[in-house]
Amino acid sequence: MVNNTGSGTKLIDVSGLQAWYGDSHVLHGVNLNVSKGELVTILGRNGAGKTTTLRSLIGLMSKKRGSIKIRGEEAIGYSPTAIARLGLAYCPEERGIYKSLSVEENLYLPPKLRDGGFSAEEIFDLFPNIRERLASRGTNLSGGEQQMLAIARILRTGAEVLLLDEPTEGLAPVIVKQIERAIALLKQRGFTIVLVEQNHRFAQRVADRHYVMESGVVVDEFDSERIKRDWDQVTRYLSV
Ligand SMILES: Nc1ncnc2c1ncn2[C@@H]1O[C@H](COP(=O)(O)OP(=O)(O)OP(=O)(O)O)[C@@H](O)[C@H]1O
Repeated sequence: MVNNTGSGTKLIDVSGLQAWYGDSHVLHGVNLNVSKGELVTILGRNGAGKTTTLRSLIGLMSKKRGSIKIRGEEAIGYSPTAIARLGLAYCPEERGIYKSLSVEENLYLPPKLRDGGFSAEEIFDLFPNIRERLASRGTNLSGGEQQMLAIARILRTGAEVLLLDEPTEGLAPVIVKQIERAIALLKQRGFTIVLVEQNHRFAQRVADRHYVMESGVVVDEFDSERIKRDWDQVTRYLSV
């Protein structure tokens, strides 16, 4: 099991996090931390607890224990709204695009919670496809367009910390490249990003650090040098 290392106040500092769905105990003491401006991935096989960790961070798991500090402030008991006001936003694996609404309506649906959110122009610079598709219904979007819209939508709210759950899932390589470019630009702009990924090649290309989860705990941590050296170990962790 990995313990928190490093010094100073982390933007996110999770220790001993446990979580349950009803009576089902799925997180058994997760330890991880993320510094401001870092891009960290959480890797692991299906069912390891990656999504549940993101859901806990954003206040969506009602039954949990342990500590989730955000900029040093204990937030384990905070509501999703209180967490959003601290600048965290979650982009779920299923993307959550309303199919009966237009792209424009989807984009402007979430309220702005903090200053500094992206303007429409900044969003269109990042994802030019969205400008072209503003009047289209959610039903008419490709998977890649839905993913771009899902990320764009949270950028408007003023979030500084993006929790992205499998943004490349089911997308063609050319679209994965577009998502990769957008994520790299967001990192350059100073966003802090926590990325859950099954596509570990993609994760390796974009991230500063990687946590590996198994059975509800973090079992290993790789920096960008170690992941290149120890690729066989990563593959062993993730192979079924
Ligand atoms: N709504 C739910 N109710 C009950 N159990 C759940 C629920 N969602 C997930 N689980 C269980 O919790 C455990 C962790 O699931 P989680 O979705 O966090 O894993 P994951 O690592 O994100 O995997 P995946 O890539 O499959 O989403 C799994 O055993 C899963 O079956």
